[in-house]
Amino acid sequence: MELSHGILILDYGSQYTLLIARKVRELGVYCEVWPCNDERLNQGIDAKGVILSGGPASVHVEGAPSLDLRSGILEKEIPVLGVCYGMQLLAHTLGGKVESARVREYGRAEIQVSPNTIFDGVETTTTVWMSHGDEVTKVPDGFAVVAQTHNGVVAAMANDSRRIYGVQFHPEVSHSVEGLRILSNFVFSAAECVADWNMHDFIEASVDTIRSQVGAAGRVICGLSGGVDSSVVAALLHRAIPDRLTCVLVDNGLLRHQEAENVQEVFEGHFGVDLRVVDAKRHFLDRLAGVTDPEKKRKIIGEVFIREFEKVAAEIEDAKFLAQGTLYPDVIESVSIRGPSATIKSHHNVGGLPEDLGFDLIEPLRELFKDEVRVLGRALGLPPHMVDRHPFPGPGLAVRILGEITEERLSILRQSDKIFIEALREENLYHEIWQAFAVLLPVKTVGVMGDQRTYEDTLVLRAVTSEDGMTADRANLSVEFLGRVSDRIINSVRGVNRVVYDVTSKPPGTIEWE
Ligand SMILES: Nc1ncnc2c1ncn2[C@@H]1O[C@H](COP(=O)(O)OP(=O)(O)OP(=O)(O)O)[C@@H](O)[C@H]1O
Ligand SMILES: O=c1[nH]c(=O)c2[nH+]cn([C@@H]3O[C@H](COP(=O)(O)O)[C@@H](O)[C@H]3O)c2[nH]1
Ligand SMILES: NC(=O)CC[C@H](N)C(=O)O
Ligand SMILES: [Mg+2]
Repeated sequence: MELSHGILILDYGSQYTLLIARKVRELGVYCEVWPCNDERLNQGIDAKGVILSGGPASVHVEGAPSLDLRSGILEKEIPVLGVCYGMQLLAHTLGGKVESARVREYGRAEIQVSPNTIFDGVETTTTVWMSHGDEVTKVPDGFAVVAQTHNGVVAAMANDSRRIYGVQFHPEVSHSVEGLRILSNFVFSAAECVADWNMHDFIEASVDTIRSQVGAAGRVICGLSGGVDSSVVAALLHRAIPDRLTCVLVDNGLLRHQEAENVQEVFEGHFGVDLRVVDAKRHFLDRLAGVTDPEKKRKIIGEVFIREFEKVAAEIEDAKFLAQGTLYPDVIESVSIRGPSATIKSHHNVGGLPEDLGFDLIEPLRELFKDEVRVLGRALGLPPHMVDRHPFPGPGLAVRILGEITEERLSILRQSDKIFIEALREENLYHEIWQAFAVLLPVKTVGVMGDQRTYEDTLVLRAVTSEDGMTADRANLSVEFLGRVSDRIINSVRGVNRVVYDVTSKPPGTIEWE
């Protein structure tokens, strides 16, 4: 599939840029994301439409990224949609005015829209998501204000004859109620794209990329956890280079009950992949002994994983590639990539990688979100039990035991987690929830059991709903259900005498506790 049939997204550093891409793909249209100053812009743009993303800068501050006019973007009459910073940039470049807003707007806002191509089918009043501190105070000549907030801020502008549009809000986030419709109007009505892209195209493109990256003789080590992402990566590699793939499951001692055994059985038994299971329990637990800081734990785990992969690679000629199931949320939370964004936590497979990484990385899912990976997994023919599993992080139980990690605490958490997940399955709740697990706190409380005083640890149950892990909400499990799980855990797991339920959403919390 080529860009000449699709949408080019220029990235000005927004947290949400890849969400725009994801929504365009959801509409069945091919798209690419380029940094806003990509050298390829020199050669002009060959796309059906261009979307300018948001970004943290202010257009009137010196050094703020500008609209790259070498691309001929404005002369070529390509339809353009500017989002937030993108709209401000269009206004600024075309002779309008952008100023610091009197009132900054973050989060939910109601806007009034006027009839226009991009608002086709949208109610006159609609809820959108805002995140800005500047505003367009004068739209350029030839433009009409086509949406406003109740205090008169320009929420959208349009020049229908040139097919140039700007929206101050973020249509790409799911909280903007008609966001997908607005993007769809731009993509199909303004840019005249055809919905002819699907995950099968993604599979073909990835297979080609993998083959050219690996070359004719290279061999690949694939970190396989049995989770959704690495299973999908393994399946893609299996298509691309079936005889030059070795999957490695590292038993880091931080896995759940019987996890390594189950993964081994599924992959060796049913898929016939070359799988090596490495017993690295001691290596991980020794390095983690006495460590309590979450970021330190994550960095240690990231490094030890790589050392284990290196040991396997040393036995295989030409194994200089490491494939991982890294997704976009792992990346955006760990490091600042295209634009300036904050480090929330170092995901072991991105921010936790050691500096002296002796591999070239193969990460075909790096720009995708979890639910897209599930669609991809189904397209690759992976069975539902694999594709619909809850995610389980690489650092495993280490980031769910707050404080020091010991064999004893691992055992307590493993037993408790097993009871919780089994109960969710028994009561048909597992698939209504995006991710569920238990967390062990280093907090002792007083209890009474069989007339005896107890003084033991607290266990947290966490269950969230989410679409892509970027935002999440507590799952509304009934108190009765939670009570049953609590009884079972306290009655059968030695060392826990109190169970609590975490009701924090993300943001402000994160899904994991560390
Ligand atoms: N125990 C492990 N052994 C080998 N590789 C691992 C292990 N745990 C994680 N990885 C690697 O790190 C990557 C990121 O882990 P992550 O948990 O995000 O993905 P996953 O386990 O494949 O899927 P899921 O999100 O469903 O758990 C994996 O895709 C895999 O390549
Ligand atoms: O492979 C991984 N390595 C990591 O270091 C890591 N940290 C968090 N997660 C998973 O990512 C999703 C979002 O988690 P947070 O809200 O806690 O950041 C949730 O699904 C988490 O389980 C990780 N996965
Ligand atoms: N989210 C954005 O794109 C913000 C744009 C600009 N920095 C503002 O605050 O208005
Ligand atoms: Mg995992």
